[in-house]
Amino acid sequence: MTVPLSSSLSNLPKPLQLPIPSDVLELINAHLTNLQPEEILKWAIEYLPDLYQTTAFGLTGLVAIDMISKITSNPPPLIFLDTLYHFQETYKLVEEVKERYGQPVHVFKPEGCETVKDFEDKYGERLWETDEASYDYLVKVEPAQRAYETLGVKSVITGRRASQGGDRASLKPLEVDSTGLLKLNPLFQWNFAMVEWYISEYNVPRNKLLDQGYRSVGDWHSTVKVQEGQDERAGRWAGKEKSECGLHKDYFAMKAQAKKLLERNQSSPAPITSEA
Ligand SMILES: Nc1ncnc2c1ncn2[C@@H]1O[C@H](COP(=O)(O)OS(=O)(=O)O)[C@@H](OP(=O)(O)O)[C@H]1O
Repeated sequence: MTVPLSSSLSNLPKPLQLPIPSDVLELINAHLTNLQPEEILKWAIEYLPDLYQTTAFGLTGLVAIDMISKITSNPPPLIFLDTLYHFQETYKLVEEVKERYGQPVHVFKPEGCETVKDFEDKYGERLWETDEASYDYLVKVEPAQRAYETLGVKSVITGRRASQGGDRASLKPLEVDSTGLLKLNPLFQWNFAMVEWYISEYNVPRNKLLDQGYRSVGDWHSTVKVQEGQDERAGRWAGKEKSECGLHKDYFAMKAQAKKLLERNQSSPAPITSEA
């Protein structure tokens, strides 16, 4: 792109051309930081090329879906990575959202697997315990990359917030990941209470598990309820160092980490039950 730093943002091409030079990205982020989420979303719909929303139908993503429905009648399609290990309540919520908002939901599962049995025949049972990094790669990282390549995605809206802490503490509104994908985080400045308020104020569909003490919901095997006063993400991988599923980490590093398992699996189709 040939836009010099001194140009006003209104001179940027629509859609933006990739790659975005780092000084222009900085300028965009300085601009977006002063906007409300609805305004960030409006800007994104105007400027971001081949825009989709990737969502696990967490509260933040649901807020974005609802806000977008009030901005445009042509919302970015949704991408849902079906790990095969979501709670039934999550699968029900996907159907509810489809019915209420109507945009297409592109579902991507682990490669070559339609069911848990398919996955466990290939990789063994409880892979998340025996080889966590490969599990993350197989159920989230690889399917996401496949989704982006298959659909021609260049930009995605995510439901991450800085108040979720960990790697997200210094989250910016717009990021470029290791593959060049643009990631927009429209609610990066909101906290859990604000998101909860929006969901109840506008009667947005939500995961029924939230009524049972869950706050952040991932796979059933790595999600537990949280106690009053505990951090919103305390129920994800409880008792472990881990705080991310790998989806927002460096794609190439995640792939390299999973390589050993993938190679071993290709040379021997027998189920893997423990990490050598
Ligand atoms: N399964 C799946 N499919 C599609 N997109 C997904 C998935 N898991 C995570 N995400 C994206 O990451 C956002 C944050 O999710 P989480 O806080 O649950 O954390 S984590 O990514 O699982 O570590 C999440 O925000 P929400 O839209 O609020 O769910 C999504 O943008």
